[in-house]
Amino acid sequence: MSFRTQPLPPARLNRCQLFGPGSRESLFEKMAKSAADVINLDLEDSVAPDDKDRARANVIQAIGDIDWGDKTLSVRINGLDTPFWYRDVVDLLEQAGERLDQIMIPKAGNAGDIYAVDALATAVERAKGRTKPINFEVIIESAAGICHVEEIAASSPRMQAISLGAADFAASMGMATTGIGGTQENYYMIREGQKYWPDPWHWAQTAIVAACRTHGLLPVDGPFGDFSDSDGFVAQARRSATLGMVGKWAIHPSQVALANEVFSPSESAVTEAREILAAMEKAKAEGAGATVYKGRLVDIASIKQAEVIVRQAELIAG
Ligand SMILES: CC(=O)SCCNC(=O)CCNC(=O)[C@H](O)C(C)(C)COP(=O)(O)OP(=O)(O)OC[C@H]1O[C@@H](n2cnc3c(N)ncnc32)[C@H](O)[C@@H]1OP(=O)(O)O
Ligand SMILES: O=CC(=O)O
Ligand SMILES: [Mg+2]
Repeated sequence: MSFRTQPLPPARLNRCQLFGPGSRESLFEKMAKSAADVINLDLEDSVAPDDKDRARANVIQAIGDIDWGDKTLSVRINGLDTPFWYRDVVDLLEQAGERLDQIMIPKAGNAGDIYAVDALATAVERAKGRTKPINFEVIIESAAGICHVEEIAASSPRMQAISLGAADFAASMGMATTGIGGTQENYYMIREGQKYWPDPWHWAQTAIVAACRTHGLLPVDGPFGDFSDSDGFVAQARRSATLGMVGKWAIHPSQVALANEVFSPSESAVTEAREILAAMEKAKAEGAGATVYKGRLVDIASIKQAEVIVRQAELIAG
C-alpha cells in the first residue's frame, strides 16, 4: 500500500462522448441537443485530408455560434504524425474562444507527445491571454500507447481522460479483425464442444483504468462500430463499467441513451450502496470493522466500493 492517496478524477459526468465529423456541420445542432455529456467534434479520422481546413473552420465557427449547454466540449485534433495537428491547436486556441473545454489527442505513443502539445498550447494561451487553460484527453490506440499508458496518464496537469480507440488499436497491434470493438468471432475458447467468447479488449481496458485511477483521470471506452447492434454495444459497455470505466463513445445518436443508461447506477444499486454505508456506520459505532449485509461480508473496503456508486449518483443528481 502506497502512502500516497489515490487522487479522485475530475468531478464531471462522462457517461457518453458523442462524435461527429467536423466536415458535417449539419450534425452540430443535433449533437448539441443530444443527451451526451461530452461532445467530440472531429478533425481527425472522420475527415478526409482535403477537407481538413474547412472542417477546422466549421468547428471554430460552431464552438462560438451554437449553444452547447453544460456539455464538456472537446475537439479531436489530428495526430502528431500528420502535418495538420499544429494548425489545429493554434487555430483552436487563438480563434475558438473560451467555450472550448478540451482537446483530444489521438494516437498518443508516449509522454513526449503530450509534452509537445502542452508546450504549443501553453505558448498560444500566453500569447493570446487565454484565461481558461485547455484540458487534454488522450486516445490510447497503438502498441506504443498501451506500452506507455502510465507515463501518458502522468504527462501533464491538463490531462482529464483517456479512451481506448479499438479501431486503430487493432490495426496497430496487427489484430486479425476489421471490427471496431465488441466480440470477435475468432477469439473464442472451446470446452466440451461449447464455444465461449472472451473479451479481446479486456487487458487494454484494465491497463487504461489502472493508469487513469493512479493519476486521477477518467477512463473511457471508445467506439463500437456496429451501431445497428445495440445488444452488442450494451454488453461491451457493461463490461467496461464493471472494469471501472466511466463512459463510452457514441459514433451514432442511437448509442447515446444506451451509454447513459449503462453508466448511470440503477436505483437499486444506489439504494444498496447507501444501505452498506449505513450498515458500516452502525458497525463503526459498535466498534466493529466488519459486519454482515444481506448475508454477505461488508467491511471498510466496502465503504469505498459503495462510495464509488453514491458519488456517481450524486454527480448525476447535480
Ligand atoms: C474509429 C473512430 O475514430 S470513431 C470517431 C470518428 N467517427 C465519427 O465521428 C463518425 C460519427 N458518425 C457519423 O459520421 C454518422 O453517424 C455515420 C456516418 C456513422 C452515419 O451517418 P448517417 O448515415 O447520416 O446516419 P443515419 O441516417 O442513421 O442518421 C440518423 C439521424 O441521426 C443524425 N446523425 C447521424 N450521425 C450523427 C451524429 N454523429 N451526431 C448527431 N446526429 C447524427 C442524422 O443527421 C439523422 O438525422 P435526421 O433523422 O434528422 O435526418
Ligand atoms: O479513434 C478511435 C479508434 O477506435 O481508432
Ligand atoms: Mg483512431
